[in-house]
Amino acid sequence: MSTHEHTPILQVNGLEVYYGAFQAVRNVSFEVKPGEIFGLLGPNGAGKTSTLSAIEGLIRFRSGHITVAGHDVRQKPLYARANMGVQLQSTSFQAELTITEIIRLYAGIYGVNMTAEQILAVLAEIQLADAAGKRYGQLSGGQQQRVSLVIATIHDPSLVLLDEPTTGLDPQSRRQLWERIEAIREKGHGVLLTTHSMEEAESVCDRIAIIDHGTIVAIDTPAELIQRHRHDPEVISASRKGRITLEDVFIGLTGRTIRS
Ligand SMILES: Nc1ncnc2c1ncn2[C@@H]1O[C@H](COP(=O)(O)OP(=O)(O)OP(=O)(O)O)[C@@H](O)[C@H]1O
Repeated sequence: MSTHEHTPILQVNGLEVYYGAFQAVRNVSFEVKPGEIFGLLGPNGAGKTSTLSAIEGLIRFRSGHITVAGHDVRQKPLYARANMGVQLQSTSFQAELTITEIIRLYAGIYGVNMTAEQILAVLAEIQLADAAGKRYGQLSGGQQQRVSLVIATIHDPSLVLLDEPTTGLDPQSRRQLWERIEAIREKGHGVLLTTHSMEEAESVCDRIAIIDHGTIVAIDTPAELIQRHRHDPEVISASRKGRITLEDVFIGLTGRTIRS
C-alpha cells in the first residue's frame, strides 16, 4: 500500500461548535479512511448535523482542525470543498426544472462537462432515464433522493457527506441507495453519514462513532462495539431480541430518555 492510501480522507481533531453560549460539539475527533463508510450516530440534538456543517464549511467552529483530502477547511476552503460532495436536502432544488436541467446546472457549478448522452446514462443508472424530462417537483421522495445523491457525486469527490440519506425511503429505494453508497466505497472514496437506523449502520458502516450531548462516547466497528459492550448491564437490559444488537449498545450508552 502506498502512503497515499493510508492518508485519511477526512480528519477531525478537537472540534468544538458553539451557538452563542451553548456548546453543541465538544472535543470531537475522528477520521474517515479511503474506502470506508463511517457512520455518525446519536440521539436527536446530539451534534451530528453541527459536526457535518462544520466539515462542509457552513458554520464557523470555535476550535479544532478539519482536513479534507489533506486540505484544511479553514485555510484552503476551496480545495477542501472541491474534494467533497454533499447530499443536499430535496427542498434545495428548483422544483420547476427538469432533472436533466438540474444535473446539467450542477455539473456546470462543479466544472464538469457532461454531454446529453452522459446525463442520460447517469439517469439510466438510477432507473430514471424515462423521467429525464420530468420536473423535479413531480418526482417521488425516493426519486428525488436518488437525483440528489447523483448530484453530490457528480465531480467524483473523495469524501461524500450524507445527512440521514435513507429517511423516508421505501425498502427498494433504500436498498438501491445503499448500493450506490457502497459503490462509492469500492472506488476507494470515503463516506461520512448520519442515520437513526441502527440496523442500517450495523450492516453497512465499516466504523461508527456514537455521539451524545456533543461528545463521542464510543468509536469502533459495529461488531467490536457489540463485543465490547455486550456484558454492560444497561445494554443487557435494553436487549429485546435475545441477542445484543447495535441498537441495544446505542441505548445502553446513550440512555432511554427521549431528547427534546
Ligand atoms: N442554529 C442553531 N442555533 C442554536 N442552537 C442550535 C442551532 N443548530 C443546532 N442547535 C442545537 O445544537 C444541538 C445539536 O444540534 P444538531 O442539529 O447538531 O444535532 P443532531 O445530532 O443533528 O440532531 P437530529 O438527530 O435531531 O438531527 C441541539 O441542542 C440543537 O438544538
